[in-house]
Amino acid sequence: MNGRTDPAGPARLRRRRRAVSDLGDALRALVELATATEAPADDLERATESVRAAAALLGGRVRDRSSLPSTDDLLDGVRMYNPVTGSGSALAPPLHIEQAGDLTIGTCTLGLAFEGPPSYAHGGMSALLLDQLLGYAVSASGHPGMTVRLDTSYRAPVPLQTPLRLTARVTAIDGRRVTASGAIATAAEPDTVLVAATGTFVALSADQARRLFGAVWDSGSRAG
Ligand SMILES: CCCCCCCCCCCCCCCC(=O)SCCNC(=O)CCNC(=O)[C@H](O)C(C)(C)COP(=O)(O)OP(=O)(O)OC[C@H]1O[C@@H](n2cnc3c(N)ncnc32)[C@H](O)[C@@H]1OP(=O)(O)O
Repeated sequence: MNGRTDPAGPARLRRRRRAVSDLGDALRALVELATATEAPADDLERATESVRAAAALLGGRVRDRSSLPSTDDLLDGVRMYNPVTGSGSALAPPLHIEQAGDLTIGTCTLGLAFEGPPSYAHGGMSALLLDQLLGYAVSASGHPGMTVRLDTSYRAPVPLQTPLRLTARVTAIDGRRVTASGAIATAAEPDTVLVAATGTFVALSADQARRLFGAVWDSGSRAG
Protein backbone atom coordinates (compact mmCIF):
# COMPACT_ATOMS: atom_id res chain seq x y z
CA MET A 1 0.00 0.00 0.00
CA ASN A 2 1.34 3.47 -0.77
CA GLY A 3 0.32 7.07 -0.10
CA ARG A 4 -2.17 7.11 -2.95
CA THR A 5 -4.26 4.20 -1.57
CA ASP A 6 -3.55 4.30 2.15
CA PRO A 7 -6.91 4.97 3.84
CA ALA A 8 -5.26 7.18 6.48
CA GLY A 9 -3.79 9.05 3.54
CA PRO A 10 -1.25 11.83 3.42
CA ALA A 11 -0.67 12.20 7.18
CA ARG A 12 0.46 8.60 7.51
CA LEU A 13 2.71 8.93 4.46
CA ARG A 14 4.25 12.14 5.83
CA ARG A 15 4.96 10.42 9.16
CA ARG A 16 6.51 7.42 7.44
CA ARG A 17 8.70 9.64 5.24
CA ARG A 18 9.84 11.62 8.29
CA ALA A 19 10.68 8.36 10.08
CA VAL A 20 12.61 7.09 7.04
CA SER A 21 14.63 10.34 6.89
CA ASP A 22 15.32 10.26 10.64
CA LEU A 23 16.48 6.65 10.37
CA GLY A 24 18.65 7.67 7.41
CA ASP A 25 20.25 10.46 9.49
CA ALA A 26 20.92 8.03 12.35
CA LEU A 27 22.35 5.38 10.00
CA ARG A 28 24.66 7.85 8.27
CA ALA A 29 25.93 9.06 11.63
CA LEU A 30 26.43 5.42 12.64
CA VAL A 31 28.34 4.54 9.46
CA GLU A 32 30.57 7.60 9.86
CA LEU A 33 31.25 6.86 13.53
CA ALA A 34 31.87 3.19 12.78
CA THR A 35 34.56 4.36 10.34
CA ALA A 36 36.06 7.04 12.57
CA THR A 37 35.91 5.19 15.90
CA GLU A 38 38.96 4.20 17.88
CA ALA A 39 36.77 2.83 20.71
CA PRO A 40 38.01 -0.27 22.55
CA ALA A 41 36.97 -3.75 21.39
CA ASP A 42 34.49 -4.11 24.32
CA ASP A 43 32.54 -1.11 23.04
CA LEU A 44 32.69 -2.38 19.45
CA GLU A 45 31.23 -5.72 20.61
CA ARG A 46 28.42 -4.01 22.54
CA ALA A 47 27.66 -1.75 19.58
CA THR A 48 27.50 -4.81 17.30
CA GLU A 49 24.80 -6.34 19.52
CA SER A 50 22.76 -3.13 19.45
CA VAL A 51 23.04 -2.85 15.67
CA ARG A 52 21.95 -6.49 15.27
CA ALA A 53 18.92 -5.79 17.49
CA ALA A 54 18.00 -2.79 15.31
CA ALA A 55 18.38 -4.91 12.16
CA ALA A 56 15.98 -7.49 13.60
CA LEU A 57 13.36 -4.75 14.09
CA LEU A 58 13.69 -3.61 10.48
CA GLY A 59 13.67 -7.13 9.03
CA GLY A 60 10.08 -7.96 10.01
CA ARG A 61 8.64 -6.72 6.73
CA VAL A 62 10.83 -6.17 3.69
CA ARG A 63 10.38 -5.64 -0.05
CA ASP A 64 12.31 -7.22 -2.90
CA ARG A 65 13.62 -5.65 -6.12
CA SER A 66 10.29 -5.99 -7.93
CA SER A 67 8.47 -3.56 -5.62
CA LEU A 68 8.92 0.14 -5.04
CA PRO A 69 9.32 1.49 -1.51
CA SER A 70 5.94 2.56 -0.12
CA THR A 71 7.41 6.01 0.62
CA ASP A 72 8.45 6.62 -3.00
CA ASP A 73 6.54 8.29 -5.78
CA LEU A 74 8.13 8.02 -9.21
CA LEU A 75 5.75 10.56 -10.74
CA ASP A 76 6.72 13.16 -8.12
CA GLY A 77 10.41 12.17 -8.28
CA VAL A 78 10.46 10.94 -4.66
CA ARG A 79 13.21 8.29 -4.31
CA MET A 80 14.02 8.14 -0.62
CA TYR A 81 16.65 5.40 -0.86
CA ASN A 82 18.62 6.75 -3.80
CA PRO A 83 22.24 6.00 -2.80
CA VAL A 84 23.38 9.52 -3.71
CA THR A 85 20.50 11.84 -2.80
CA GLY A 86 18.11 9.73 -0.72
CA SER A 87 17.46 11.04 2.78
CA GLY A 88 16.63 7.47 3.84
CA SER A 89 19.82 5.93 2.46
CA ALA A 90 22.66 5.03 4.80
CA LEU A 91 24.98 5.18 1.78
CA ALA A 92 24.08 8.64 0.48
CA PRO A 93 26.23 11.63 1.62
CA PRO A 94 23.42 12.85 0.83
CA LEU A 95 23.92 15.13 -2.17
CA HIS A 96 21.50 18.11 -2.17
CA ILE A 97 20.56 19.28 -5.66
CA GLU A 98 19.00 22.48 -6.93
CA GLN A 99 18.36 23.82 -10.40
CA ALA A 100 19.36 27.41 -11.30
CA GLY A 101 18.29 28.07 -14.89
CA ASP A 102 20.15 25.52 -17.01
CA LEU A 103 22.76 24.89 -14.30
CA THR A 104 22.36 22.00 -11.87
CA ILE A 105 24.13 22.56 -8.56
CA GLY A 106 24.91 19.90 -5.99
CA THR A 107 26.30 20.31 -2.49
CA CYS A 108 27.57 17.77 0.00
CA THR A 109 30.38 16.97 2.39
CA LEU A 110 31.97 13.53 2.25
CA GLY A 111 32.92 11.91 5.54
CA LEU A 112 35.63 9.37 6.34
CA ALA A 113 33.34 6.54 5.20
CA PHE A 114 34.07 7.63 1.60
CA GLU A 115 37.87 7.59 1.95
CA GLY A 116 40.00 6.23 -0.88
CA PRO A 117 43.54 7.65 -0.71
CA PRO A 118 44.16 8.76 2.90
CA SER A 119 42.15 11.95 3.65
CA TYR A 120 40.62 12.08 0.13
CA ALA A 121 37.49 10.66 -1.49
CA HIS A 122 37.44 7.33 -3.29
CA GLY A 123 37.44 7.97 -7.05
CA GLY A 124 34.37 5.78 -7.54
CA MET A 125 32.49 8.08 -5.19
CA SER A 126 33.29 11.08 -7.39
CA ALA A 127 31.99 9.17 -10.42
CA LEU A 128 28.83 8.24 -8.49
CA LEU A 129 28.15 11.85 -7.49
CA LEU A 130 28.71 13.09 -11.02
CA ASP A 131 26.59 10.35 -12.61
CA GLN A 132 23.70 11.38 -10.38
CA LEU A 133 24.15 15.13 -10.94
CA LEU A 134 24.50 14.77 -14.70
CA GLY A 135 21.45 12.48 -14.73
CA TYR A 136 19.50 15.10 -12.80
CA ALA A 137 20.54 17.81 -15.27
CA VAL A 138 19.41 15.58 -18.14
CA SER A 139 16.04 14.94 -16.44
CA ALA A 140 15.61 18.62 -15.66
CA SER A 141 16.11 19.40 -19.36
CA GLY A 142 12.99 17.34 -20.04
CA HIS A 143 14.86 14.44 -21.71
CA PRO A 144 15.39 11.83 -18.97
CA GLY A 145 17.51 8.83 -19.85
CA MET A 146 19.86 6.18 -18.53
CA THR A 147 23.62 6.57 -18.44
CA VAL A 148 25.32 4.68 -21.28
CA ARG A 149 28.72 6.30 -20.91
CA LEU A 150 30.55 8.31 -18.24
CA ASP A 151 34.01 9.75 -18.88
CA THR A 152 35.68 10.96 -15.73
CA SER A 153 38.86 13.00 -15.51
CA TYR A 154 40.52 13.14 -12.08
CA ARG A 155 42.61 16.31 -11.93
CA ALA A 156 43.15 16.66 -8.18
CA PRO A 157 42.01 14.62 -5.19
CA VAL A 158 38.69 15.51 -3.55
CA PRO A 159 39.18 16.35 0.15
CA LEU A 160 37.00 14.69 2.80
CA GLN A 161 35.24 16.68 5.56
CA THR A 162 35.19 19.69 3.23
CA PRO A 163 32.03 21.29 1.76
CA LEU A 164 31.88 20.47 -1.96
CA ARG A 165 30.13 22.21 -4.85
CA LEU A 166 29.24 20.22 -7.94
CA THR A 167 27.84 21.63 -11.16
CA ALA A 168 26.38 20.10 -14.31
CA ARG A 169 24.62 21.20 -17.46
CA VAL A 170 23.30 19.60 -20.64
CA THR A 171 25.57 20.31 -23.59
CA ALA A 172 23.87 18.47 -26.48
CA ILE A 173 20.61 16.76 -27.37
CA ASP A 174 20.76 14.45 -30.37
CA GLY A 175 17.61 12.39 -30.85
CA ARG A 176 17.39 9.97 -27.93
CA ARG A 177 20.97 10.77 -26.84
CA VAL A 178 21.69 13.60 -24.40
CA THR A 179 25.18 14.72 -23.35
CA ALA A 180 25.89 16.50 -20.09
CA SER A 181 29.09 17.75 -18.48
CA GLY A 182 29.91 18.53 -14.90
CA ALA A 183 32.57 19.01 -12.28
CA ILE A 184 33.42 18.70 -8.61
CA ALA A 185 35.09 21.58 -6.76
CA THR A 186 35.28 22.68 -3.16
CA ALA A 187 32.76 25.31 -2.05
CA ALA A 188 35.71 27.49 -1.01
CA GLU A 189 37.32 27.34 -4.48
CA PRO A 190 34.46 26.70 -6.89
CA ASP A 191 36.53 27.59 -9.98
CA THR A 192 39.21 24.97 -9.36
CA VAL A 193 37.99 21.74 -10.99
CA LEU A 194 39.03 18.62 -9.09
CA VAL A 195 37.07 16.09 -11.15
CA ALA A 196 35.35 16.67 -14.49
CA ALA A 197 32.94 14.31 -16.23
CA THR A 198 30.98 14.03 -19.44
CA GLY A 199 28.09 11.62 -19.62
CA THR A 200 25.91 10.26 -22.40
CA PHE A 201 22.33 9.43 -21.50
CA VAL A 202 19.83 7.56 -23.67
CA ALA A 203 16.05 7.92 -23.47
CA LEU A 204 14.46 4.48 -23.41
CA SER A 205 12.18 3.34 -26.20
CA ALA A 206 8.76 2.10 -25.05
CA ASP A 207 9.94 -1.50 -25.59
CA GLN A 208 13.10 -0.97 -23.56
CA ALA A 209 11.15 0.68 -20.73
CA ARG A 210 8.69 -2.23 -20.65
CA ARG A 211 11.48 -4.81 -20.70
CA LEU A 212 13.54 -3.16 -17.95
CA PHE A 213 10.86 -1.74 -15.65
CA GLY A 214 7.58 -3.46 -16.58
CA ALA A 215 7.49 -5.73 -13.52
CA VAL A 216 8.19 -2.87 -11.07
CA TRP A 217 5.69 -0.60 -12.79
CA ASP A 218 2.99 -3.31 -12.74
CA SER A 219 3.52 -3.97 -9.03
CA GLY A 220 3.36 -0.19 -8.36
CA SER A 221 0.05 0.08 -10.26
CA ARG A 222 -1.38 -2.92 -8.41
CA ALA A 223 -0.41 -1.24 -5.14
CA GLY A 224 -2.13 1.90 -6.42
C1 LIG B 1 13.17 19.47 -12.27
C2 LIG B 1 13.51 18.10 -12.74
C3 LIG B 1 13.63 17.16 -11.64
C4 LIG B 1 14.14 15.84 -12.11
C5 LIG B 1 14.06 14.90 -10.97
C6 LIG B 1 14.43 13.54 -11.39
C7 LIG B 1 15.79 13.32 -11.01
C8 LIG B 1 16.19 12.00 -11.47
C9 LIG B 1 17.63 11.95 -11.50
C10 LIG B 1 18.01 10.60 -11.86
C11 LIG B 1 19.48 10.58 -12.08
C12 LIG B 1 19.89 9.18 -12.16
C13 LIG B 1 21.36 9.18 -12.55
C14 LIG B 1 21.84 7.82 -12.53
C15 LIG B 1 21.56 7.14 -13.83
C16 LIG B 1 21.88 5.72 -13.84
O1 LIG B 1 22.64 5.26 -12.94
S1 LIG B 1 21.26 4.70 -14.99
C17 LIG B 1 21.99 3.11 -14.56
C18 LIG B 1 23.22 2.81 -15.36
N1 LIG B 1 22.91 2.65 -16.76
C19 LIG B 1 22.41 1.50 -17.24
O2 LIG B 1 22.20 0.53 -16.52
C20 LIG B 1 22.09 1.49 -18.71
C21 LIG B 1 22.51 0.15 -19.33
N2 LIG B 1 22.31 0.23 -20.79
C22 LIG B 1 21.17 -0.23 -21.34
O3 LIG B 1 20.33 -0.85 -20.69
C23 LIG B 1 21.01 0.04 -22.82
O4 LIG B 1 22.21 0.57 -23.34
C24 LIG B 1 19.86 1.07 -23.11
C25 LIG B 1 19.98 2.33 -22.26
C26 LIG B 1 18.50 0.39 -22.85
C27 LIG B 1 19.92 1.54 -24.57
O5 LIG B 1 19.83 0.38 -25.38
P1 LIG B 1 20.89 0.16 -26.56
O6 LIG B 1 20.40 -1.03 -27.31
O7 LIG B 1 22.27 0.14 -25.98
O8 LIG B 1 20.79 1.46 -27.40
P2 LIG B 1 19.76 1.80 -28.55
O9 LIG B 1 18.38 1.95 -28.00
O10 LIG B 1 19.93 0.86 -29.71
O11 LIG B 1 20.40 3.17 -29.01
C28 LIG B 1 19.92 4.44 -28.63
C29 LIG B 1 21.02 5.44 -29.00
O12 LIG B 1 21.98 5.44 -27.95
C30 LIG B 1 23.30 5.27 -28.50
N3 LIG B 1 24.14 4.55 -27.54
C31 LIG B 1 23.87 3.39 -26.91
N4 LIG B 1 24.89 3.07 -26.11
C32 LIG B 1 25.82 4.04 -26.23
C33 LIG B 1 27.09 4.29 -25.63
N5 LIG B 1 27.62 3.44 -24.73
N6 LIG B 1 27.75 5.40 -25.97
C34 LIG B 1 27.22 6.28 -26.84
N7 LIG B 1 26.01 6.12 -27.45
C35 LIG B 1 25.34 5.00 -27.13
C36 LIG B 1 23.05 4.43 -29.74
O13 LIG B 1 24.13 4.58 -30.63
C37 LIG B 1 21.78 5.06 -30.26
O14 LIG B 1 22.08 6.26 -30.92
P3 LIG B 1 21.31 6.67 -32.26
O15 LIG B 1 21.51 5.54 -33.18
O16 LIG B 1 19.85 6.81 -31.82
O17 LIG B 1 21.94 7.94 -32.67
